[in-house]
Amino acid sequence: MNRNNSDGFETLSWTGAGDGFLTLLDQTRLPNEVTFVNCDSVEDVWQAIKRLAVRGAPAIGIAAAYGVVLGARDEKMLGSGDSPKTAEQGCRAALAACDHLATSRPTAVNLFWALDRMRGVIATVGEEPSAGRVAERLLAEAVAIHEADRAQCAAIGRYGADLLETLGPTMGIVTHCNTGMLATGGDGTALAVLFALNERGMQPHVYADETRPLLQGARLTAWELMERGVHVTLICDSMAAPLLRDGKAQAVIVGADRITARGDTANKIGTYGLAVQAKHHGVPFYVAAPTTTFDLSITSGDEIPIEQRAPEEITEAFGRRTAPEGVEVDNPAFDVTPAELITAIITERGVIEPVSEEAVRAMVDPESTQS
Ligand SMILES: CSC[C@@H](O)[C@@H](O)C(=O)COP(=O)(O)O
Repeated sequence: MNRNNSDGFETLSWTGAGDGFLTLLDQTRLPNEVTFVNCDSVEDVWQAIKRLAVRGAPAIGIAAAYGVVLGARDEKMLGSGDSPKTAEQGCRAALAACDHLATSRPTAVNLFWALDRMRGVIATVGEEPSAGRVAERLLAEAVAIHEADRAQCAAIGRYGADLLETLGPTMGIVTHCNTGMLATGGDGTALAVLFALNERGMQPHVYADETRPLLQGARLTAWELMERGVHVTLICDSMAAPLLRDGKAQAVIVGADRITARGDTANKIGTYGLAVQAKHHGVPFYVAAPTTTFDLSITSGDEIPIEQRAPEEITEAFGRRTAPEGVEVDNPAFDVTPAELITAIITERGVIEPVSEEAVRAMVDPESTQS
């Protein structure tokens, strides 16, 4: 397998200064090939997000931030065929890049959070001497977002491991989708907790749902856990219920794409079913996510926009058609787990338990709750 650095791989990396380019580990090719795709236009980044070459809520936000840097020098963003040269042109092009990248995927709020951060910088750089300098300033912000996410993952890992350690030394843990190094700028969210437990010698036994229909669990989570020496058993999604009934797992832990002010959580389709099963069997259900995944502007999970994806993701498999031509298909990429089913939410600032609107606001936006 190719690797681009000695301690593993970089999910996202930037080469050069403001005139550099973004490199993404192409997640559509895993686990069979570790290959990288270079992006040097806004459209390259938009396509990479759309086709899930880069995926996972925090990683989408980081990729989009770097995409805005590319935007400041992308002639397609001005609509006139001219390359941005002045700071005014660079800012205009970067703003157009923000608008375009915001249309790539609708559910993960980290995308919109990161684009808002980039818009904040664009609003302050109009006095720079050139579009090139605007790109430099935007790059500094994108790198800051990337670095902060890395630190947030590490803190989530520590808080989560402190919490799950209390479950005892024999630990079966079910997880869904992929929430690790591939989904973030660091070690992950839910998987960061499992990596931290493993490093503490707790030897968690992870049951990874394959995660229909795009198999992020089978292709990505199983691969990451094996790479890091964590004991993993791959299961099909419908295996989780009997596994929980038989007492083989003491906890379920998942990531999130958007969490509302009351704690309702959108995550990969299948998460809600897993939470219902955990509740039925008396198994704690944990969500791990950075505060950048919270959307305090909405309260109910009903308000979260859910991405619909192409029918072919369900009607085709193994390179061939697996459902009758013309069949009606419903393929939402995410579902919403109501706060009532969530035992605790693990963030980089600490653990929200029990989950309530008051507790969420106090953790995510403490200033708004201080009277
Ligand atoms: C740390 S990432 C958490 C979520 O983004 C993850 O569980 C998930 O649902 C990803 O969905 P995807 O469609 O693969 O982007």
